[in-house]
Amino acid sequence: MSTHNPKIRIGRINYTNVWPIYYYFPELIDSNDVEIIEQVPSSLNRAMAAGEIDMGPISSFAYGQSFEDYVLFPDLSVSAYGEVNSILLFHQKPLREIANGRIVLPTTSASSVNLLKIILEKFYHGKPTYEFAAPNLDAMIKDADGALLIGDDAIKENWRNTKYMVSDLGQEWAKWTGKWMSFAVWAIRKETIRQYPEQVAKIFAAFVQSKQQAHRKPDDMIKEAQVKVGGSEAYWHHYFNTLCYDFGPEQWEGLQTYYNFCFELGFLPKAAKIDIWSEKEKTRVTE
Ligand SMILES: C=C(O[C@@H]1C=C(C(=O)O)C=C[C@H]1O)C(=O)O
Repeated sequence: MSTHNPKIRIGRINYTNVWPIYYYFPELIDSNDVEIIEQVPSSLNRAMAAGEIDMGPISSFAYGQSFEDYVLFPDLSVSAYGEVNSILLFHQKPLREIANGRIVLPTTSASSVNLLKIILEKFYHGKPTYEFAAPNLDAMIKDADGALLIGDDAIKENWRNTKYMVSDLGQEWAKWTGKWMSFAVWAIRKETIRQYPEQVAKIFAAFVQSKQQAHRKPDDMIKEAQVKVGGSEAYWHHYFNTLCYDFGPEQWEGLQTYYNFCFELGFLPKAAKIDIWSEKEKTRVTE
């Protein structure tokens, strides 16, 4: 690599859901080339929009808000067809009975917040009131009908929960649409592709390789998840195998449906277009 290039600033979601994509990444890339910035999704969304990071996972909703400035890596996402296990609405009564109720949303999320709005407003024909709060279930649900949690917050509360009904938003989405849902996508600022096309290609290759290696050799990663978060070996096997880290035509179709609903319901000013990076496109963007 050229020593004149600055480090590419790469985001990392601070939830276990992204581990397969990062677990072997440090072994596959020169640490002088990259800097990893770990935050909750909503903070990464903001940092990407402000140009404080160059690439990395963001909420798919945040891509919808700034799609003209970003391109998405293929083959990398946090997606699910049905069950997710970490995007959970905890509620006091069945969904159809709370569709006009009071819902508390986590400040950490963007994709799931709008997914829940689609589910309650479009599919259950409700019009709830929404409030935002830090991700703490007891405090959130105290005076509300439902509270949404994502990532490790959702996983841990689900383990403890004995009181509330739980709906997995991935399952709800698949039930009503029959489609995939992508919660996080790997965005690159167009400016970064223009300035550092070679490094971008190298980073992409390392992420894809890390993902493949984690799929083949998940045991160390799973042991680490047990130590850091808790849970059994079987839980994490199931969790990582249920999530899908690919991003191809089936996931694009599901995500486009989500963007179309977001536009229709007024959550996005435009229905975002999914623009996929490729080695060839490098020329187009660099022109
Ligand atoms: C699958 C998940 O998806 C996450 C949900 C996000 C959102 O709602 O904005 C953003 C990034 C994803 O990592 C999860 O939280 O576990």
